[in-house]
Amino acid sequence: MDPSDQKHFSAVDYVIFALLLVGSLSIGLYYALSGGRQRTTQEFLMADRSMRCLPVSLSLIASFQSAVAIIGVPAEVYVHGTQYWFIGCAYILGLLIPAHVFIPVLYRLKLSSAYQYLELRFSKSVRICGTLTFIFQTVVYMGVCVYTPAFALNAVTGFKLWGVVLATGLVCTLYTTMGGLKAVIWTDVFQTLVMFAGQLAVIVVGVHQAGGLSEVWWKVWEGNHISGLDLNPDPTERHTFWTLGVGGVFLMLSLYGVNQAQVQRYLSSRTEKEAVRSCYMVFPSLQLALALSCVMGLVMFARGSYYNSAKMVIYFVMDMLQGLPGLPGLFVACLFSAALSTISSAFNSLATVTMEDLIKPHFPAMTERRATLLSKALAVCYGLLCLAMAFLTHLMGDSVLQVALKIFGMVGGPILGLFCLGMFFPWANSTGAIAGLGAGLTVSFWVGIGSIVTRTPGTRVLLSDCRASPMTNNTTAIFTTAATSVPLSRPSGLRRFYSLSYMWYSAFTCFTVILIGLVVSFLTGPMKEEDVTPGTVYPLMGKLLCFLPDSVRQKLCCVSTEQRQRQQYKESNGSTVAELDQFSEEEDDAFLHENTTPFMEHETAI
Ligand SMILES: CC(C)(CO)[C@@H](O)C(=O)NCCC(=O)O
Ligand code: NA
Repeated sequence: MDPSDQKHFSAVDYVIFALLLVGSLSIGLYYALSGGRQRTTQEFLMADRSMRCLPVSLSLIASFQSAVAIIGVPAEVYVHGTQYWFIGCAYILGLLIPAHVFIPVLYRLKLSSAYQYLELRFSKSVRICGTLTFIFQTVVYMGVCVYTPAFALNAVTGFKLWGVVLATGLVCTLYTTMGGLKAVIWTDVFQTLVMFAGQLAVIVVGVHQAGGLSEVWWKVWEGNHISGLDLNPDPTERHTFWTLGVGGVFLMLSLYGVNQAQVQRYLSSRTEKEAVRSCYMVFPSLQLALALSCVMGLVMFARGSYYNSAKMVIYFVMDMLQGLPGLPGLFVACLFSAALSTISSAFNSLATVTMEDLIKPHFPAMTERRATLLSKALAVCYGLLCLAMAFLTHLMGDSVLQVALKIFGMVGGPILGLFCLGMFFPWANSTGAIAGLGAGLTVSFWVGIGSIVTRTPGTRVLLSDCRASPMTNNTTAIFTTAATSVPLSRPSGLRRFYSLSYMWYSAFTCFTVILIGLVVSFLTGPMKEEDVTPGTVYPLMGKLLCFLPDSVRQKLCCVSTEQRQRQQYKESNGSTVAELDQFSEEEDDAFLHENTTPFMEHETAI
């Protein structure tokens, strides 16, 4: 065993870490042996559509809160101050819009995959393009998620890097394959609680060692680490209120509105109301997660201002927790909880879309038994693929938080654009959708790759500087590149385009898809209202322009879909059409009035 292992890890620590793995595996085993024993895809991929809002909401947070956030956000705050915290403002609209726009449309269509929507609204080929884009996004993101905790631990404790990567991948594949979505959701609950506990423990010990809360506050204030509201409108400024608070809304929409991992959880809820409620419940917990990560960065700054920025989060934590048996183990468990919960969501959602979108349509006669077996095999294959992706991440040298958020923006943004095009613009046709998606992906890779290629020389200086010091070389590269990518002089032309803040990627690519999608649709003959599948369009314009008189709205071609659906509902008493009457104002109002429990009133107030 590596001597540095022993320095940081006592027997208690190993026990705590083992408990996390055993706990997760037991939950997987429990759902493999109880209920329907995972013999149908309905159970394996959709949790029998029987989930309640509390586990779903904790699982929703876990999906995109990985070790990247646990390590990357404190590192960001330690280096740059609290500006990143303003992303919390984006959570308001970033969760209200999914709850009241995306969930109603997607839930009522009784989908099993989010991308099935694209076929209902456009065509089979749009669905396949959407699915492939999602698979690409998730596989790349998964690599970062597996790699980050393994890398960080290896840098400080001497845990073997590839051993950790393998262990994470194996445990995760095992419980995901055994227990299906139910196991994924309930392990998420358990792991989210461990994650909060670990972060809280580090903060409490850190504050204590730094000499108390007032001391921490004083040091942080003196060190100029509390950032004010930065209202600089420059879109190339990395983090400002606009990039985080407005650009962040689009990032949140791409994650909480249309990402399969989340949509699958909404769809697994027993009722639509439970799904909406779980989305509301994400708000306080996500704020808590953000606050814990930011405060941890501040505590690091207050307690360890003698650290240079290279000896980052893990080193700080391990150093601080030395001599407190159990706590290093709890923190490592916290890191792995964050990672496992994200990777398991990725496995399960990947298995779902591959099955539902790519395989099932071609083999309609496949038996349920076969399909479930195949879904499990898919989960295993993606597990192996994720190990390969971890190796790719190993070759990239960027701040992990930045890498993750860039992937969300570059690939998630165009997918968001595709759904918005379909939901809000009844004229958009299938050709427009494909052209729009292509254009969106093109500009996103153009700006994304451009930003890497034209990185300012300052970055390289720092990287080569730290290579000189053996202890810190890679750690600096991976956690603090962001610090130096601020150019010395204002770039011009294409360079200025390349330096667009990555927080704008989602919004920028989403609007590109919509714009090109609409232009191409009008050129190739816009979709006729009566050809659009009922229930796939949300009358956004009609609702936004509700202050205008009805006649004007009708002229602007905004309310006709809504009215037609209402009319259809009145003409027919059949339940299928009743389900499609999802846009009537009366029902929305009824929905609000029905929820008069104290809890919902409180939640609605946010
Ligand atoms: C997705 C957000 C922005 C939501 O707050 C946050 O969880 C985050 O910064 N995540 C980073 C990516 C990750 O943790 O894998
Ligand atoms: Na997670």
